[in-house]
Order: sequence, then structure tokens, then C-alpha cells
Amino acid sequence: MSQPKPMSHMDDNDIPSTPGKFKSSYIHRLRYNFSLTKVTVWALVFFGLIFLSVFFRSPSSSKSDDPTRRALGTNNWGGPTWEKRVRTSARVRSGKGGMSVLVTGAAGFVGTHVSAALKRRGDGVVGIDNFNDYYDPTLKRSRQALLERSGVFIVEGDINDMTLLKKLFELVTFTHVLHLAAQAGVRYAMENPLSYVHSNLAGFVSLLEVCKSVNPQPAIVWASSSSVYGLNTKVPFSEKDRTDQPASLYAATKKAGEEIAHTYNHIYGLSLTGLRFFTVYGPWGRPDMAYFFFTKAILKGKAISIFEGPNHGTVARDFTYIDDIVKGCLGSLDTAEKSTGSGGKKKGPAQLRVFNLGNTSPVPVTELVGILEKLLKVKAKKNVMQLPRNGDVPFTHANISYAQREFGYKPTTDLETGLKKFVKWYLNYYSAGKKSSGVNNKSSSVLHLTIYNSHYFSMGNVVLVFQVTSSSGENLSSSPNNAFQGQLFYLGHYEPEVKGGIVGVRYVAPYLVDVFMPVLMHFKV
Ligand SMILES: O=C(O)[C@H]1O[C@H](OP(=O)(O)OP(=O)(O)OC[C@H]2O[C@@H](n3ccc(=O)[nH]c3=O)[C@H](O)[C@@H]2O)[C@H](O)[C@@H](O)[C@@H]1O
Repeated sequence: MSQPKPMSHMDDNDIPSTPGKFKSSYIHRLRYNFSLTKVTVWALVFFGLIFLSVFFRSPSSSKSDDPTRRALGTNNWGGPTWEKRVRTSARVRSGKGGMSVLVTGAAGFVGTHVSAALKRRGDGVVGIDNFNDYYDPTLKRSRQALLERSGVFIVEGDINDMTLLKKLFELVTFTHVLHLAAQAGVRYAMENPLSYVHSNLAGFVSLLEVCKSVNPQPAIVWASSSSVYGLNTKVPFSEKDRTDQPASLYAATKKAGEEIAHTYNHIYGLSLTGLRFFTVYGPWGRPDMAYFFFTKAILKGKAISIFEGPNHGTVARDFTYIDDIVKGCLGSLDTAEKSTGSGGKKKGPAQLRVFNLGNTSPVPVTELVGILEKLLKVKAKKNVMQLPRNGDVPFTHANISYAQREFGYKPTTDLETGLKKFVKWYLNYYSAGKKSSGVNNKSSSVLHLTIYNSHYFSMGNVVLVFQVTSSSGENLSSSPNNAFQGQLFYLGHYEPEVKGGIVGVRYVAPYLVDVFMPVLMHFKV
């Protein structure tokens, strides 16, 4: 007896000759066709919905209706989920009686360290950062991932967005603002002067305008800079020394910030404390700073330029380790008095302070390079050259007695000890990146992705922050330094494209992220 062919292999010649057989087989086939049609219809409806949702979605309606989009994104803040995250992040740990702090520039170097320290001791913290690309934004995303794990939510937005700032103050009664968002870097001011005006002047004024009008007004601690001493030659630099000779536009905007602070204190009774940071360095630091890019160049065997002063004079900096700066920030916040105004009106004199936060022991740049050579076990290729006229000053040295008196500020980390910690972090962070790209290159390796956060960005990108586990069970994102955190994987046109950070689903309606979860959770790279 011949075996019946499977249904899928039947053709017209296979119609059975006996009527009974014909009837049952025909009905079977009809049912089969019907279920096929059903699948096709559902598939059409499904993909039709995707098409409609992508092409006929009005930006404003999706902003308010869609949960993923509401979650976060540049210019995409708002909605109940987002508000809940802000409130939760701002909550002071119960029984601690702590402060609730808005940290601007929270994904920056100092911002990340201070936000984490505040959260650790039980204070409420909400960050805000515009994640600009002045330096590698992947590093900022990695810092963000680090903070998210300790419960700090960073709102994505610009301090010039006063509507956003007002909204944050509506949601949370911030007792303090730690204002660290700024366009940093001395030399870059010659390349992009207006970015300094945008962030350091307009941004600061926008923030102060909002702070002065809310009730109660917060106390504000903000980042000035040692660069305000400019061409001052009297050392060590004391807060009483002249600061009217800035050598760069960056320094000029920081000095202007100090004058603006005076005005808002005088007119509106805002409590304001400016911190003059002295060349801050350490793990998670800024790639635009000399100690950071020297390390990179030395490891790559590339030449570095070492500046020297007139007549082969020493160029030196009062390099200050990040942990000491964190202590200085916490001390300033803890001793900041309340603002005295309310609803835009001053009710009495308010605190106005400026502190040097330095290390009190300047080190020549040549010595910095020597320490790096020793730690990296690589000889640097050096080009010694005259200090160019690019805004740099030859020497900085802080007198810290005022901060010492006010809140016991006492730096404890010498340059070699601090650089050792930086180098350890640097090698770990960037070798982890190499290690992970090594995994990516193995086409057979399977990565398990566990999504723990999502952000909506412009251009229809949904970015999912995830943890990665290899097929052998190794948690590739267990180390905060692992480059898998804050990486970008685009799933444009359903083709996963490894970009180096976070999973992105492009051109797909945000609520369909759920549909793609299973794909993202377990795919071959
Ligand atoms: O403390 C401050 O006020 C400032 O500290 C740093 O500015 P800077 O001290 O110039 O730090 P780096 O850019 O890292 O330069 C450190 C030293 O290396 C020198 N350098 C820099 C670059 C280079 O190619 N070669 C070189 O010898 C500089 O002249 C300087 O003496 C930060 O970049 C500023 O944002 C901050 O406000």
C-alpha cells in the first residue's frame, strides 16, 4: 500500500478517485487552506499595523501616549513613567533626613562620582545631562549605566530647556542643586567659542532663573574653575586674589559665572557656592584632558606634545584627585545655607561663597608623563614645545585654607597614587572593550541579552540598555567597565548591526519593542 503524501506535498493530480475519500480529504484541505489564509490575514494585519504606526504617527500624540517614548529621550521627556522615575530617584532614603539634589551634568566625570556618593549616603539624586558629543558619548552612556544601577536616574535634556527644569521642580522639591553641566576644556574654546556661551552663560542663567522663581528656592553649589586666576602670578592662588585676567574664553565664562552668581544672590536671595576645581583627574575621567590622552597616545606608541614655559620654564598643575573633589562637593552641599527668597523675591541676605578645591602641590607636566611611563611600562615619544597661545596658563597652585576652615576639606591623594587608580581603570575599561569586540567577532558565540531599561531617541530609535551573558554563562557586563554597557546595537531593517553600545530598534514603533525582545534576548553575532 502506498503511503499518503503529506498535505504540503499534494498537487492537483493527487485528488482521490473515490467520492467518500474525496469529501473528507477535500474538507481537510479546505480547513488547511483556511488556516493558511488566516495566518496570512493576521500577518498582513500585523505588518500593516507596523507600517501605519511608523508612517502615520504624530510626534506629539506618541509623546504622550507611548510608554517607551515617554520613558526618556532627547526632547522626549514627560509622562507618568518618566515622572515616576524622577520622583523615585529623588527620594531620600527613609530615616536619613537627607537632601534631595538635582545634579546637572550628571553623566560627566565629576557629576557621576558625586551623584554616586550622594546616593550611597542616602540622599535623593536626579541627574540631567544633554549627552553632547564634545567627547566620546559612549563613555557618558557607560557612566549613566553605572549610575542607573545605583538608583540614579539621569534625565536627558539641556539646562537651557527651562520648561524641562520647571517640570523637574514641579515634581520634586529639590533642597539643593549641584550645577556641574558646562562646556569644559581650555583649548577647545578657540575652536567652538559659542558652545561656551551656550552652556556656561545661557545655561547657567536659565537654571538660576528657574531656581529663583520656585518655592522654596534650592541652595546652589556650582563648578567654577581654577582657570579664573588666569595670568595671576601670586602663588598659591587664594580666593582673595585678582581674577580679572582670564587667559581663555573658557576662563572668562567661568569668571562671568561667578559675577552672575553674585547678581542672583544679591537680587533674589539665592544661596550660591562656587567651587574652583584644580585640574581634576581619575577613573571615569575626561578624554580631552592631558593625563587621559597622554595615556592613550603612550600605549599606542604615538608622540605627545609637552608644553614648556618661556626660557624652558616648567609648566605645572595642581592636579587634584576625584575622590578629594567629591569630598569637597559634599562638604559644600552640607554647609550650604538655605536660600532666603521665595517666589522671585528676596527676603534677606543669603550665603555667597567661592572655594578653591585643589591639591596644594603642583606637579610639572614632565613629571606627570614620567609617572605615566612608569605605570604603563612604556617610554613616551615626546615633543617638547613652547606653550602655545591657546588659553593655557603655565602654573596653578591652590591655597585651600578657606575650604579647610569651612568644612574640613583636606585632599589626601598624591598624583602617583591617583594616576595608579586611573591607569588601572583605563586598562580595565578599554581592554574590556577589546575583549567584548573579540566575542563579537566569533560568529558562533551566542549572547543572552537581558533588557533592564529603555530610552526613546529621535529618528525613531529605541535604545535598550541591557546586560550581556555569553553562552558559557559569563556575565560580560558584570564589570562597570565592560564596553557592552552603553553599547549601540541597531536593529535597523531587522539586521542587527553592532555599533558598540545598547540595543537599538530602528524604524520600529516603540511599543513593538516587546515583539523584538525575544530576538534581542538571544541572537547570534
Ligand atoms: O582646573 C581647571 O580649571 C581646568 O583644568 C583642566 O584644564 P588644564 O589644567 O589645562 O588641564 P589639561 O588640559 O589636562 O592640561 C594639563 C597640563 O598639560 C599641559 N598640556 C596639555 C596638552 C598637551 O598637548 N600638552 C601639554 O603639555 C597643559 O599645558 C597643562 O599644563 C580642565 O580641562 C578644565 O576644564 C578645568 O577647568
